[in-house]
Amino acid sequence: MNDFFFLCECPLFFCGIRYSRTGTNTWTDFVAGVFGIITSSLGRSMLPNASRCQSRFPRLPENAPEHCPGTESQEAGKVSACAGCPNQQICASGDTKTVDPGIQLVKDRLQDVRHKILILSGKGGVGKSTLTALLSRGLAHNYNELNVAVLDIDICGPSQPRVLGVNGEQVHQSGSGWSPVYVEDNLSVMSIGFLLSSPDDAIIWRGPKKNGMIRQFLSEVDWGSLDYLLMDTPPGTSDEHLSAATYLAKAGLTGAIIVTTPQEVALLDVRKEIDFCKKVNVKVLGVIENMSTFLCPCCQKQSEIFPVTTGGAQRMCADLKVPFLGSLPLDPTLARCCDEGRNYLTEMADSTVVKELNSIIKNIVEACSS
Ligand SMILES: Nc1ncnc2c1ncn2[C@@H]1O[C@H](COP(=O)(O)OP(=O)(O)OP(=O)(O)O)[C@@H](O)[C@H]1O
Repeated sequence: MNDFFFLCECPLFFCGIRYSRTGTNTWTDFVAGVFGIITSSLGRSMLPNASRCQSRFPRLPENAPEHCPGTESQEAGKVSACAGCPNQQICASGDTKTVDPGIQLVKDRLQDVRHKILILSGKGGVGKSTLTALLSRGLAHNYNELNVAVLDIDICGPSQPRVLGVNGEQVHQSGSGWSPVYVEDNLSVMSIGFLLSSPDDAIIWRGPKKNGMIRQFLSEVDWGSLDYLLMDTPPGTSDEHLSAATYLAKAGLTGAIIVTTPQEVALLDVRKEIDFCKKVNVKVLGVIENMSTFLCPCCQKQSEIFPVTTGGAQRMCADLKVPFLGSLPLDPTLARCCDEGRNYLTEMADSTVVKELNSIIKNIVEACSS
């Protein structure tokens, strides 16, 4: 019965399309078109299991990249949309029944990590690395019973070793994996920056190699037991994000924090970032607006630098129904501290930036436990 409807619905449905697309229609085209559309809907509605029809078309994995040809397609793993997808090699080999063993390795390795958080931004240079470092230092300082770590998966532009003041340190490998570098007793960091012979070395890698590195970072670093793992990512939604979201899906990704400036040009890309999170099932813990105002180091007066033409991040969060975590001013002393790897939180403990930062940290802790 179902096969009967499937066989008759296809040609008739296409007759209908032909009728609606051509300008020179005859009455037979019209009748065939109407009949085709009715039969098509009737056939589908009478199927006891509508998903049977679906199974005739290529199936898409849950975290499929845009334009994924589907795991059962002849093109699987071979088209440009597959570049950088963690499943590319498996799809190209034709063995789509095998799940990437890295997913289980990541799950096992991170089972003692309570909260795994991606730090994202639509645009580059909005302060994502600065905030990753500040938040990790703040969490480790304000809650000194907690263990905090930073994983720098901004593979082509790793900046955590410098910002956290551990540039030039070496990572060591032991039987239980790579040991991260310790910034404080309860704050550690791992970055590809530690593996480069010179900080000026350029990393020019295609998607699959970046994917391999992220898999190694997620499955081979011996973090011990952690309360918070903050992952600094490159800007946008590229290979690194897709790999991280795929590998962390089974390990239990807590969510993502998105960093932006108040400018509409940055907010536009944040909307795309939020859409990316929805598509790959990553919870948005909230948005932080950085460089909201300029904090004069002489008189401490705050003034607006970036034009807030559309109401800034707070308004965007209300529109998109995502939490707004808070905002930080632009402070030249903060930029200097980050460049020199100094701890701004202890050096400027009474500053407006630290007060605002502490409120953001409180909101993040609440968002993670809700
Ligand atoms: N609130 C702030 N006050 C002063 N300077 C800041 C602030 N936030 C970030 N900066 C400075 O802005 C520059 C860019 O910041 P950062 O490297 O953190 O951006 P990013 O979004 O991680 O960039 P990329 O996308 O290239 O990785 C750095 O020099 C940093 O010190």
